[in-house]
Amino acid sequence: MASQITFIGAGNMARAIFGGLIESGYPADAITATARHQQTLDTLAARYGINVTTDNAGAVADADVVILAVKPQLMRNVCQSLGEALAIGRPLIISVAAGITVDTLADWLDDPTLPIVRCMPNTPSLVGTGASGLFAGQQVSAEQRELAESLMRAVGIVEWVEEETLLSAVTAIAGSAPAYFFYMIEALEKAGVARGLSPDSSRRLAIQTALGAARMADQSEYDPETLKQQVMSPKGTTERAIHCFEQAGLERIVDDATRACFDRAEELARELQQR
Ligand SMILES: NC(=O)C1=CN([C@@H]2O[C@H](COP(=O)(O)OP(=O)(O)OC[C@H]3O[C@@H](n4cnc5c(N)ncnc54)[C@H](O)[C@@H]3O)[C@@H](O)[C@H]2O)C=CC1
Ligand SMILES: O=C(O)[C@@H]1CCC=N1
Repeated sequence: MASQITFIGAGNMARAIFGGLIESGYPADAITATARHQQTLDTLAARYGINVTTDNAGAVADADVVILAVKPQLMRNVCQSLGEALAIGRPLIISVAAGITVDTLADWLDDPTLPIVRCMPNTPSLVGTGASGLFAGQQVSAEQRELAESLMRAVGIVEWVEEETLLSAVTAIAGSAPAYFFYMIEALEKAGVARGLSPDSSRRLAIQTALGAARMADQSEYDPETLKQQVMSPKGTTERAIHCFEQAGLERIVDDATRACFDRAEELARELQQR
């Protein structure tokens, strides 16, 4: 029988995970989601066929897995209101919040013995191509590790990290990174329009090219650098474009942006712990 999963918070990330799970064949009636507003929940129940409630404590009572998916700034209050209910069923707790450490979560839940996995997922989980980092707290059993992994593997690839701070690195190159690629698609679309294409046509070409490049990088026997070289004819058009990116310092920009993302994840942890 499928594990009963409760999502506390039914926003962008929770929807991407339960939407992806349902798409992969996970039974919708084994999934419960909570939110503050009944109207949001009614829409989700109609669309996905999941169970919904505004009662967080009630929703975790019979759960095998509880996925904490509220904003980091709201997590302390949510944890403090769930502590007692979690102590009864002792489900596996998976937090997807950026930054907040296992120790901080255990502190807020007021129980150092609860099994907590931290997960840094990303929104392409919705279409089965997510990329998640997982870190297991000390109370997590081997079966619970497998359970967390199998849930996230149903919506994409999974990488375990053995040092918790590496989840901030996962945030920088996967959790936040779909936005970087959307940004690139946005920029390509605008550039296509500037070169005379219609907005629709430019968007279709940019999206399909991103999809094609990602699929090739995934499936090809060659590494990304070789695939790049295969597009770059000597003295041809691509060489000029890549030269332009290099002159503008694209690699340094990517390094700076991912460092800023990493630092923010670490900063969030400190900020929220101190409050
Ligand atoms: N959006 C993303 O791409 C990613 C988000 N995350 C993490 O996921 C978490 C959620 O982020 P998003 O889904 O983007 O935010 P969101 O704002 O879209 O969703 C949060 C949901 O929590 C609900 N909520 C707030 N207080 C609540 C309460 N007391 N009880 C029940 N529900 C409550 C809100 O109504 C909202 O629907 C964050 O901690 C974030 O760090 C992690 C990886 C990627
Ligand atoms: O921007 C954020 O804080 C969240 C965490 C990773 C992606 N979105």
